[in-house]
Amino acid sequence: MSDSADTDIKMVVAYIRPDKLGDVKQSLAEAGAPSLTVTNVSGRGSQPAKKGQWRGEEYTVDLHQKVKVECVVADIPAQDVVDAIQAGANTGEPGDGKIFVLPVESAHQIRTGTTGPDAV
Ligand SMILES: Nc1ncnc2c1ncn2[C@@H]1O[C@H](COP(=O)(O)OP(=O)(O)OP(=O)(O)O)[C@@H](O)[C@H]1O
Repeated sequence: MSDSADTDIKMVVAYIRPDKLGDVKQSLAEAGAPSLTVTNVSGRGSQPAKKGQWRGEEYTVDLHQKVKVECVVADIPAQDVVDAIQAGANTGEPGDGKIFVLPVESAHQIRTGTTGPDAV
């Protein structure tokens, strides 16, 4: 597989609200990118910290519960994946999250030994 073909593989990583995961999965499937990995994470962006009180003591929660969605694509444009995640995850409120697009150097299917875009 040539290097130029391999550079067409992209990973789209998104940090989204946990309660938007269902919508994001559905819009990704409709965009033709149903394969994904999901991880529960905590993180911080520009979403403000939350203040709480416990036994009279005030505390600050500056890490928010988010879901990380990873989607590697070769046969559909990464921008389509970005658009699908944005459509599924957007509420318009602070804390909706972020999407990043990364180049993927190579891909390998463990069962068959296939490499390159066909392995995605
Ligand atoms: N630069 C970054 N690097 C790594 N993770 C980030 C980054 N920015 C945001 N995140 C992740 O995305 C989550 C959601 O970010 P958040 O929505 O607060 O960002 P924002 O888009 O700056 O805020 P807002 O939606 O209020 O404009 C964070 O909790 C964090 O997990």
